[in-house]
Amino acid sequence: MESDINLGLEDVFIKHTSLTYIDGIKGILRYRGYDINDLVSNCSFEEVSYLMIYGELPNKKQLDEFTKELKEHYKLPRHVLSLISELPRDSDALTMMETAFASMSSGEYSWNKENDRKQATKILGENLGIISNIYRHKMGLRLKEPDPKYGYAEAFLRNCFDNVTEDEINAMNAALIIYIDHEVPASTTAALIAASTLSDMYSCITAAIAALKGPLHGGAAEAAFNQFLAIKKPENVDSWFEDNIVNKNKKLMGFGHRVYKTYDPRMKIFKSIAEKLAITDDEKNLLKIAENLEDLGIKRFSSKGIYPNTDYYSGLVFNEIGFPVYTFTVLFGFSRVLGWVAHISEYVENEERLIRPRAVYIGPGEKQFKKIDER
Ligand SMILES: CC(=O)SCCNC(=O)CCNC(=O)[C@H](O)C(C)(C)COP(=O)(O)OP(=O)(O)OC[C@H]1O[C@@H](n2cnc3c(N)ncnc32)[C@H](O)[C@@H]1OP(=O)(O)O
Ligand SMILES: O=C([O-])CC(=O)C(=O)O
Repeated sequence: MESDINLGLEDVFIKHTSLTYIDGIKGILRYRGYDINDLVSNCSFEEVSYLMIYGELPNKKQLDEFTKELKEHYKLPRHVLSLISELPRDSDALTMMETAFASMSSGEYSWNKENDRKQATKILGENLGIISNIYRHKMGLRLKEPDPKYGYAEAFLRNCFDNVTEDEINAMNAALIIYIDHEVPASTTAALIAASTLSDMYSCITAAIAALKGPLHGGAAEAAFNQFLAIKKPENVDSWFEDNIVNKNKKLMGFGHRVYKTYDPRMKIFKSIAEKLAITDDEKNLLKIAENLEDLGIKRFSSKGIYPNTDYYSGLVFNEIGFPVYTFTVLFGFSRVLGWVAHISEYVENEERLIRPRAVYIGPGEKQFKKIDER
């Protein structure tokens, strides 16, 4: 019976897609045919958003029109800001994101290409206000609307911080592009299950956020970074690894992947940004810890195809930009909203089917029913 189950749906194909291609053996990631390295080096988040939503990279005119439409949605409905501000400040950032998206659910939604593109752009604009204000609320700052004078990454950082540098804006733009999509991980699959019932877009995103939260998926960046903090100094790496990973037979967080059996190409980009932005002694110290731990992890696990994934160095980058550790997962979600929306639109527009798998029953056989006073 057990052989009928594909635990974890490993290597089960659940949809067709023209969005994202992964070669897990060679370590290649492409969005709509373009290598992730080319997109990160040359594009704004807005350009790649257009690519994901419309299928092609935009020309100048298309980008200007798209950016204008996007900026019209930076402003959030009033109830969303008051809802965020009513939540306890120590609520989990992902819980705040779930609440905001759930509160915008339209109840009914008519799925078709034209509506989906408009809705995707609207959601991207709103998302900027939601995530920056989650940060503001958690930091005890007054909530405020993003300034449409700026492009996406810059407007986001300026809505979080008083001062931002060019390097930080570029790093945020890169992080936003890197996390956009990754085919059908757990969170996207959760969104697809909701979409396959013809639920509305906001509800599908809420389902995805719930699945992103855990440390085996989006929560891994925080878990990886917490390892670096716990190690404290580069000279402690060897003993920490021996005591906490080898002797306890524990997983090294930020390592391993269901699809990649080599280096995750996104991890290499995050690593080079983390190196570039490491300026203070604390940042350099954390980077050195991460690099030493990476070497030990590779020595021990690479023969099993376990290598560092995208979440291993992303926390260092977010920390260098100025974000606290408890925001790392929500920053991942900030970017991934686009991937979720692109996948669910593609799924419903192509009329793929209700997702309804089966479970192998292993409970008792038929039992004689007894009324409550006979039990
Ligand atoms: C953006 C992202 O979501 S990327 C993933 C982020 N998650 C993490 O970094 C958390 C740590 N990594 C993991 O837990 C896993 O590698 C996952 C969840 C990412 C992938 O899991 P799966 O494909 O289900 O692999 P599974 O957990 O079954 O592991 C297979 C084997 O590799 C080992 N393994 C997997 N990951 C690790 C790791 N990080 N450290 C040490 N060993 C590991 C397992 O112990 C298992 O060993 P065994 O066969 O001897 O029992
Ligand atoms: O593909 C996965 O399973 C997880 C991942 O790397 C992502 O969602 O970015």
